[in-house]
Amino acid sequence: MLIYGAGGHAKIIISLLRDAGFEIHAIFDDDPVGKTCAGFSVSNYDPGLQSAQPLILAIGNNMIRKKLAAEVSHGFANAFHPSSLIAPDVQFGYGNAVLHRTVIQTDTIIRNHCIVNTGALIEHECRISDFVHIGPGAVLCGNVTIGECTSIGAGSVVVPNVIIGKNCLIGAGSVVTRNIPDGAIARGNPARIIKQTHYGKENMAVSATYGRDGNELHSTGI
Ligand SMILES: CC(=O)SCCNC(=O)CCNC(=O)[C@H](O)C(C)(C)COP(=O)(O)OP(=O)(O)OC[C@H]1O[C@@H](n2cnc3c(N)ncnc32)[C@H](O)[C@@H]1OP(=O)(O)O
Repeated sequence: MLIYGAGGHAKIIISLLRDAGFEIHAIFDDDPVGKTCAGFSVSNYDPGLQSAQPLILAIGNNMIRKKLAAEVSHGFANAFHPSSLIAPDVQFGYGNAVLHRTVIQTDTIIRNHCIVNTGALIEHECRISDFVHIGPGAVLCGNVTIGECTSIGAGSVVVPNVIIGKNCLIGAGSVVTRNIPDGAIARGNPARIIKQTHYGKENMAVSATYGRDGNELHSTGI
């Protein structure tokens, strides 16, 4: 298995892969000089290196995962921690990381390059689009839909049947009781929209803010 990213989230992915019995062949980063990650040396991405090995984007920032997914030529793998409990009919795309002690219930669909972070609970019939991050300990109740590149903050609860749009950021500890439109930043109990963003540059800034406040999970220099 190959890893792209050498920050805090990459350390968690390495722990997951070791627990799941995978061998780690290389760790890539856009700024590798002098870096090590969990005891491994870090190098620039090399499309020709171990080209048959699958790669996982170990970067917490959704926008950066999306950008890199379009650039990387290796195939992508899903990574599941052995302690995760996943109903047999849950459908996954590729490039997803399902971390320690997560629960994903029946008839849920998780598309590509999502992170289901430590201890998150995704209930029945949820629909999770590409590049989503479900934060540590977050709870999605039944039949919740999450749009592309949205982040659900740590410990948040989304009540049943709610639809959260694309490129949204839900603050840590929020309770989302109503649908949230694309590009909104919402927080609190009940969650209220505190900022409505547009796509593009502004949303990249929001994404960077999220990284700063939550956890600096990437180190790709963007
Ligand atoms: C492994 C991992 O760590 S994964 C990382 C997961 N990351 C997260 O869950 C973090 C999600 N991000 C947040 O919750 C952020 O705090 C945000 C996006 C909601 C707000 O960010 P900012 O706009 O930068 O807020 P800022 O820090 O300037 O605080 C502004 C005010 O909002 C309050 N506030 C910030 N976050 C929250 C929150 N989640 N819920 C309620 N109030 C909040 C602050 O206390 C502050 O209040 P004050 O003006 O009365 O002092």
